[in-house]
Amino acid sequence: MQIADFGDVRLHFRIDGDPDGAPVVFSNSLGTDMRLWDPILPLLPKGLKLIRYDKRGHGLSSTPSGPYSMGNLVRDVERLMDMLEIKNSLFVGLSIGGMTAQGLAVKRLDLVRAMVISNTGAKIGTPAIWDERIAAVRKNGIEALADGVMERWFSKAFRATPELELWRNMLVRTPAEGYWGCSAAISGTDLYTPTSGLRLPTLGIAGSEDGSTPPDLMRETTALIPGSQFHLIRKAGHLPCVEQPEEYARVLTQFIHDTGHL
Ligand SMILES: O=C(O)CC1=CCC(=O)O1
Repeated sequence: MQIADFGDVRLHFRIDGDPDGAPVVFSNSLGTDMRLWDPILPLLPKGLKLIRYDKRGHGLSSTPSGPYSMGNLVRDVERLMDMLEIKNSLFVGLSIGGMTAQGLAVKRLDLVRAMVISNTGAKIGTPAIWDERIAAVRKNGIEALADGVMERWFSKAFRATPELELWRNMLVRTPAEGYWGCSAAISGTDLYTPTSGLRLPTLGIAGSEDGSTPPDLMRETTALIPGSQFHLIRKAGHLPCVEQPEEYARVLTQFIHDTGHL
């Protein structure tokens, strides 16, 4: 457990694996913390330096006053990577983390040599949808929308398992201001033009039952980057690294090898 103090925000981060290994940075989704990656980390090959962090307003990081912008989220991980002297990473971002990946690659290609954009989009939803969600969370808290979120995060089969409660707990224990602050960042983000200009090895991953960022959005976003690969994980919703960790880790491992990262 480590903390990086950048003045306006303190980020909780953690490094696993080989301290001298090839860096892989993970950025998680709205309403989750770095434990999102727990199911896949033990399945990845040795020789990787695995860097995780809780974005602002999530997990054990601090919660600055909202709203936040995508610029804030990109700047946070940029500062973390500069502090840790990590360059040429393979950056894995899921949902808002996938937007952060795109934004970071646009701004600092020296930090990202290849990226996995998972269950995300160049643009997610519409400002009207996000404004409604922000207002609802500010008025009633996260609990009031948690069941709806679970339906988008997970397939019906997974929702019938006892593990659902753990992920629901993670969501509802997210600070409300962190949640709506990051929702505002998503609302204000449209990366279609900047992402179209990116030229780096990219893998897009979608979940067949993703109710937040459906496969077609993922296909469209991945196709913005020439030469990119796309993989659809079946029997999974918005968090396929949780529902289908073996397949997620296998596809990620293949990409790590394909890109010569290991
Ligand atoms: O809550 C959702 O709908 C899922 C989600 C959208 C953006 C993100 O990071 O998570």
